[in-house]
Amino acid sequence: MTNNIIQLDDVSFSYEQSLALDHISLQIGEGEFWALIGPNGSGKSTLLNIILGILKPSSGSVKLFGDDMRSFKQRERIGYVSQKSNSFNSGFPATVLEVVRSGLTRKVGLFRGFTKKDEQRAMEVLRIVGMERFAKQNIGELSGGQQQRVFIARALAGKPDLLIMDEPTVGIDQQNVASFYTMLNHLNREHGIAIVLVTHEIDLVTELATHVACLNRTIHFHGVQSDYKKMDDDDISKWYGHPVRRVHHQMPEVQQ
Ligand SMILES: Nc1ncnc2c1ncn2[C@@H]1O[C@H](COP(=O)(O)OP(=O)(O)OP(=O)(O)O)[C@@H](O)[C@H]1O
Repeated sequence: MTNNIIQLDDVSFSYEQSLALDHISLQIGEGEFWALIGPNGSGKSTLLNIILGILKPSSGSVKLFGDDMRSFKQRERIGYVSQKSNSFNSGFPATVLEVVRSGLTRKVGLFRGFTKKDEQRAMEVLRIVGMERFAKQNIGELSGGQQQRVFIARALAGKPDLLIMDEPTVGIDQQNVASFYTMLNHLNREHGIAIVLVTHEIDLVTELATHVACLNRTIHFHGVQSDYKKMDDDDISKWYGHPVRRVHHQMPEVQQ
């Protein structure tokens, strides 16, 4: 049996008078790859913010790696890549290597210099995301998709067990989205890193995710990918709020 690394029990959350999450219960196990899908305004980012401890639930409980959220101290076990990471302009004065190394500050502290070992770790994670050859280049000179890979490397630098991403493929073209997801699949399967990914790409990511959660203020479905695929498009459309037709995608070079 896998251990739960995220456990939400009966979590609700309101922004002042407006209920954004309504009695959410969800368990995410180690090494699982979850796609969290739902229409605009369905509470996906709010749910991530609850998991990240940025927002406190109005009611219910959150456990991370078995510890109650309120006493959870192992922040380095969670890597986070936000929606807007990949928007540096070309003049931004930092190299790819510097950006990735800055992901180690939580471990090394702000005022200790970086060691050779830190640099090796940064190069190692750049290799994992296929960006090693860009190490000396300025971050702003890279495409949105390349920048996003660098930010994933940054999130991986501290060796997290869980990677949380909020729509990481916004602004990346379709061809590169497929190879981006293939890279995530590799991270999940070969490196055992659990992934929780918010996305609007209801077809593509569910080819790779091991589990899917469908959210629209409350959870309408959560379970393994094969059960999600068996669901009727009409049933998905009902909770999504508009017609949904899923298309099967053949992913490039998916590791089995
Ligand atoms: N800071 C805030 N103050 C008040 N209401 C908010 C705030 N942030 C989000 N909301 C509301 O909470 C609900 C859920 O928003 P949330 O951003 O979590 O949805 P989402 O599924 O991530 O949306 P999207 O797919 O558009 O990014 C929406 O109705 C939104 O308007």
